[in-house]
Amino acid sequence: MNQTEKPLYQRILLKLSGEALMGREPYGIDSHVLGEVAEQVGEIHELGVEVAVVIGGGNIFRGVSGASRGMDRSTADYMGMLATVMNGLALQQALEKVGIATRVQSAIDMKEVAEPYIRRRAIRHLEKGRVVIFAAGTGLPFFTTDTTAALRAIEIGASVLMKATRVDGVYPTDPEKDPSAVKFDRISFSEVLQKNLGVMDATAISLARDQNMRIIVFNLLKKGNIKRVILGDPIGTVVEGFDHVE
Ligand SMILES: Nc1ncnc2c1ncn2[C@@H]1O[C@H](COP(=O)(O)OP(=O)(O)OP(=O)(O)O)[C@@H](O)[C@H]1O
Ligand SMILES: O=c1ccn([C@@H]2O[C@H](COP(=O)(O)O)[C@@H](O)[C@H]2O)c(=O)[nH]1
Repeated sequence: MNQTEKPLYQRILLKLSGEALMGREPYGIDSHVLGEVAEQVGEIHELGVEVAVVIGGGNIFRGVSGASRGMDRSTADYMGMLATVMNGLALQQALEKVGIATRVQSAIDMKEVAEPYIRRRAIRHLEKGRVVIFAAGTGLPFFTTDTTAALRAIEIGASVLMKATRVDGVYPTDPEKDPSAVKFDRISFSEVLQKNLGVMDATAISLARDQNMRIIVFNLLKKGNIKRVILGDPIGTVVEGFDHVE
């Protein structure tokens, strides 16, 4: 480890967008992107950062789209949660290929493929230097993996929730639809809620606000970005509770 590289955060919850893992593929996982993500995680693991990951499922299945095609919403959501397990297992393989010890913990019991989610056990794995991948979301329909990420970050006592996605941060409008939108460097939880910004769902933001869990939204697809956030480079958008401070 380079002695001058001092991580700003000791334990983090990294939310990986399922959609970002598609890379140039129309669906599923681009193995090249997955390999690069594993390398990025390796870079911060080397700095001694304890890393827990929540992975989305949007590259495979989302409950709302199933429901819009006439499926029962709860069933569709369970399918979405199972999609996150597939992504979790793929990420586990990619991390182990670069020599990182991992454990997958699932919020839905499936003991043949993953440990059950047990908070204290997850913390113990982190202390031992294993990357813990939380799969199957909260285990409950009508939620998202962003909400799972906020919840798990709080439960394990992470110092920050790092939302790694396909865009550079939080914008006044969706930058994928409005390329002229200018990114916020910093924004409060309340403003994200008031302006109804679509980068994360309101449940996730409210939970983070209630527990004062700082969120950093940044682009996963730019090499080295995870490490840059850890070292305190001012990239992305910081979402935090400064409403009453300024
Ligand atoms: N105001 C906004 N600022 C930034 N991004 C926004 C905004 N509104 C909508 N978005 C969209 O939100 C997306 C970020 O969410 P992301 O892809 O990580 O979603 P997710 O639902 O968590 O993903 P997945 O389900 O694939 O894990 C971006 O791709 C962006 O297009
Ligand atoms: O707690 C949860 C988490 C997720 N789901 C379902 O899974 C899909 C995929 O998750 P994303 O956050 O969209 O990546 C989601 O659309 C839900 O259908 C869930 O029900 N509960």
